[in-house]
Amino acid sequence: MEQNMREEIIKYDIKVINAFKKYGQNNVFNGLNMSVKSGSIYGLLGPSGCGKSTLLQCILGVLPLDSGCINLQAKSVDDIGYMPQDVCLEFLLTIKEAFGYYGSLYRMSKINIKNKLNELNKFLHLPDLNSYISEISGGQSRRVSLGISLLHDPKVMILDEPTVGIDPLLREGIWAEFEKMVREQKKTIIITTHYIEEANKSDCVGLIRNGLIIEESPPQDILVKYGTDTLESAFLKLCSDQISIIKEVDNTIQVKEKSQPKITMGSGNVHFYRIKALLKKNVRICSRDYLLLFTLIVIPLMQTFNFCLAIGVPFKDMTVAYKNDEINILDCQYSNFNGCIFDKNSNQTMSCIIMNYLSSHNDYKLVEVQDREVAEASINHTKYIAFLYFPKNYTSGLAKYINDRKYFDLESGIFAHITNENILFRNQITTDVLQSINYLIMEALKSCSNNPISIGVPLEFNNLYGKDVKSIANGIVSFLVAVVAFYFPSIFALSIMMSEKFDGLLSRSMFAGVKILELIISLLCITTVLILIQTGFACFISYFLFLNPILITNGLFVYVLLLLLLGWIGFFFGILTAVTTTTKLFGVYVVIGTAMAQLILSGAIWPLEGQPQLLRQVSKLLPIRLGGNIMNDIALKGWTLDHPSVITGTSLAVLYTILLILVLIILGKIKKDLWVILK
Ligand SMILES: Nc1ncnc2c1ncn2[C@@H]1O[C@H](COP(=O)(O)OP(=O)(O)OP(=O)(O)O)[C@@H](O)[C@H]1O
Repeated sequence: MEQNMREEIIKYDIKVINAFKKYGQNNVFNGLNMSVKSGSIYGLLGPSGCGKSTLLQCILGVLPLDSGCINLQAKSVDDIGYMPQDVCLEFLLTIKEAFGYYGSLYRMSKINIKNKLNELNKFLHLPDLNSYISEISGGQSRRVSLGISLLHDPKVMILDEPTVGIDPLLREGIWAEFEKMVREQKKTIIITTHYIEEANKSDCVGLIRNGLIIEESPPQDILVKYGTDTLESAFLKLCSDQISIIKEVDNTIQVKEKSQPKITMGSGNVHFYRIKALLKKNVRICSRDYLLLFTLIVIPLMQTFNFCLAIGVPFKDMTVAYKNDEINILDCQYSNFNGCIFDKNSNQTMSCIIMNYLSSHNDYKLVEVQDREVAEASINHTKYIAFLYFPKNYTSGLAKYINDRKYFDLESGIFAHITNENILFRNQITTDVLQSINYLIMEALKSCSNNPISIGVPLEFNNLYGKDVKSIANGIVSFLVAVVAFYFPSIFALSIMMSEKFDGLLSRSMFAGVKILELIISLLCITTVLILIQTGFACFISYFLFLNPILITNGLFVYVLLLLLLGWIGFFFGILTAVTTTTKLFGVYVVIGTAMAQLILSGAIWPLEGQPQLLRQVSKLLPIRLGGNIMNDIALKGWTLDHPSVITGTSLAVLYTILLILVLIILGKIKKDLWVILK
């Protein structure tokens, strides 16, 4: 009765009742009870791994209990200041900027942040406020971390080992400040610590062992109760009574009832001021991460230049061996090409025309060889891409071929041995030799006043569309732009989200009220600007510097829309990869592998028409293929949004974006540790 009355008078800011929690088979709490009085310092002690951090996170509502109740007297995140065990701060911010960021999350004015920072600095002795967090020591970063937890003047402070790595003198000062806050401002503080002498200064000490708080009293009471001079010897005595404690544990009945605070990391409204703070922070971080900037800006630029300089450009300096028994090539310049080759007295050497054609049109390096067999054999050693042999009677043979084919002897024609190592080399030399012969026959017929058309094929080729397409590159450059649009945003999202998750940045921001959606919106804004910059450069280089053909129609609006959609698909894919993979490296492998597979299957390297039916159907639906193909049609065929294929493709791209968002939402509901590491 008396006990109950006392309970009613004393106010508790935190009460944990019959808490059970396990990780797999590892029981961390076995019916743990804990009471933290308002306006007091509670020192939570216990051996490493006994569950101190787990308890704090259960109190904050981050980790779910298996059963039990936790009551935390706080109306909003503003009432709580949490300092995690790890530093969890953005290394690329200065101390001042980090305080500014968290201050703006708590809606503090600039002047308020400045004043509070000065106040905290007096007892935390922070280093130069303009130093980057990456440049300060471990102990200094912990003091910054502590300062950030106290910045918004919270009512309840939950501090996980705030004084680790801090020198004894500073520790004294920090504890004095804690005591002052409790006495003068009626704050409530829970501190976990390994330093038992520190716990002496608490109003109440709780000792965790075997999943229970085995002692919870003011330090003086503990000393009296166990008849010792120090807390350390009291605890040693307590621990020697472990067997009875374990018996107690075994007898504890687990109640299935469960209730926990929901104010931190919970759902809530999206606020613009937090998006603005996140935007400012992330822009700062990105602009200082030179490696990321290099990857996001310079690499796409370089790759576009590389593509334009290296793909689809006619081959140069290919070495072609020849043996000309008709004429010494040096004498070609003195050759007479006047008159008709059908004249019996004609002394023309038409092989010169082919040789001149090849050397002048395509930068072939013509190398004369003395021995036909040696030249033919050397093709196998990739020394020459082709060997051309002109027999002694080439011109007279040609005259017979044109005039009366039944007298033509195959032995008097050109012998061409062409490498098969690269089909493109083979096609180019074959086309060039055929064109040179065609040219030669036309010239020969003209010189004999015959109608050149008489020997031509009755066929006329015309362009259906894309009359400006002159090379392979012209027809696939949109795929390159599509790759840039998809790949780099996914790398960006992956790298930022991985840091947010694995470095504990997001969870720390969430303790200050940030919602996942707010972070995603802020990152999406930065990504959109990045997509426009990256693809803007890629388009400028491809279409304006290297003059790949593009039709100026109102379809270009859809082209830009598709670039944005591809970038957003890449962005959400990067986010999904970041939250579902366990290491940055693995995430990078997934993103690179996916982009590479899409590029291979996109039809840019080899048309989809060559793929097996089933694979082709899959390839058609891959984002890079889908976007790149429509962008190609817009650029070369002038298609606009009223074309059914453009409507279907664009709708599919919108659908992919929505699908990825849905997958993230569903996964977030199923997997509790999708966005933050729960530990
Ligand atoms: N995410 C997790 N998955 C599985 N086991 C975990 C996880 N996090 C913690 N544990 C285990 O739970 C127990 C309690 O861990 P916790 O970090 O709460 O201990 P602690 O008392 O804070 O330790 P320390 O003083 O060393 O920080 C440990 O045995 C730990 O191995």
